[in-house]
Amino acid sequence: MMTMQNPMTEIATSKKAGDTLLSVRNLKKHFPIKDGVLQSTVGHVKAVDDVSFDIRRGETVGLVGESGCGKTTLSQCVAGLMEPTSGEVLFDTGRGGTLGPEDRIDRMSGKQKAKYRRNVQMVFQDNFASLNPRNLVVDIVGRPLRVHGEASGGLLTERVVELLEQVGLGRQHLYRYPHQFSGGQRQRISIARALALDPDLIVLDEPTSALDVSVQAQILNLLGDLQQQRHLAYLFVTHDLSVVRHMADRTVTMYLGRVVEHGPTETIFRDAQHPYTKALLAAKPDLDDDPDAPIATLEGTIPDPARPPKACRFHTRCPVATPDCGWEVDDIVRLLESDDTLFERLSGVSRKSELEAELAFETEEAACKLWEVLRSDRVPEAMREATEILDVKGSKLNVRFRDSDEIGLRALGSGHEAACVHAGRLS
Ligand SMILES: Nc1ncnc2c1ncn2[C@@H]1O[C@H](COP(=O)(O)OP(=O)(O)OP(=O)(O)O)[C@@H](O)[C@H]1O
Repeated sequence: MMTMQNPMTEIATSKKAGDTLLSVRNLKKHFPIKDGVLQSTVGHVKAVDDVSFDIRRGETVGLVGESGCGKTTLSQCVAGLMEPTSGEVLFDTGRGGTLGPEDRIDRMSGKQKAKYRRNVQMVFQDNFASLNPRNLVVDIVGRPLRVHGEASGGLLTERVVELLEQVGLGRQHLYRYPHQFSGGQRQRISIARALALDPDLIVLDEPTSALDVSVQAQILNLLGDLQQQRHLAYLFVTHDLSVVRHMADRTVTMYLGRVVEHGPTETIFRDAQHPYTKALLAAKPDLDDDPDAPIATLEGTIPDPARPPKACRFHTRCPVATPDCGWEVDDIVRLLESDDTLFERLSGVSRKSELEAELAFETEEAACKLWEVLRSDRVPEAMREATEILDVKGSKLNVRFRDSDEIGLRALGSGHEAACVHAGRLS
């Protein structure tokens, strides 16, 4: 006998807490670099480069990393504000079942796409830029309701009042302009607008970074309360680890366009396995469980995302790098770029591959000088060990590095993964 399923039960069962709401798979966003009169493409900034992670219903995922690591680009791709270069963003619009190709946001039917747009909202750090200064609060918060034909006239005003009350504001604020509010109040207005269509996911891009500490705490508490009441999921983008620890169920660490570690927030804070995550935590020693833990220092600046380092992208700054972490010709070029005298005398680099090259200098002396530098403690020991052949012929120096494999995320149990040769061995 055929059993009929109640469509409401079907929707309810397709929206269980903990179910995957959004899935990012192998996402890349590369921005072309244009040059010359003809503005031809001379390279690409690899802002997001093969990133995968999930967000479950009702949970907060914290996305952390230094400025420029790709957090904003990734969150804009998730929110549908930017087209990825490749890869997939899947979103559960209540179709039922596990996420599949039909749930790709770039392949959704018109109706499904409209549901996705309603269900994913964004709150930005700069609320001055995101709130139209010429609009009254009633228009700003009511706009999504009007655009989606949800309410008009007196009903719309009452819905806006309800939303304002949910974020700690009220009817008295309806007919004021954004500049008449403090930064914290403006963020409450942005949150009320994001709530208007009753979304499942809000992408919060540094929502408290511009606020005073006491106001930050109020906004974080508000976001926590709203999450409980409405069963919201958050993608919380921030460079502030104390915020992540307070808010996130799971934490994703990004470095130069890649995820280097992710896992339950408590595990990440207690037992980070990637040296980059450890360095970020050490930069905030007050957050570390063990106040006596050594503070890792990071050398150098973030490399150019247009030519990220090979294998582990962090190897050029890593305090525990090994010869197998991806040393290559570009590491010598970076070294030369940081030494004016040597760099001035470099006349050319002919590469046989990313691992082998001949460096030509103007003088034999300059070639010998580089040879000495490469043998000295001015380069990391791991890089010295990774150099297989090194000879000087006149003003030319030949180098070759040992090859190393791509270092992907390694499973460490209980949803914890880290992309490091030491993962599972670092304490
Ligand atoms: N439209 C664009 N065109 C070219 N490059 C871009 C563009 N947007 C971002 N980038 C570059 O992509 C990289 C990642 O930028 P993104 O803003 O995503 O990083 P972020 O981690 O959010 O940093 P921040 O916290 O400073 O915003 C940076 O090198 C940035 O310069």
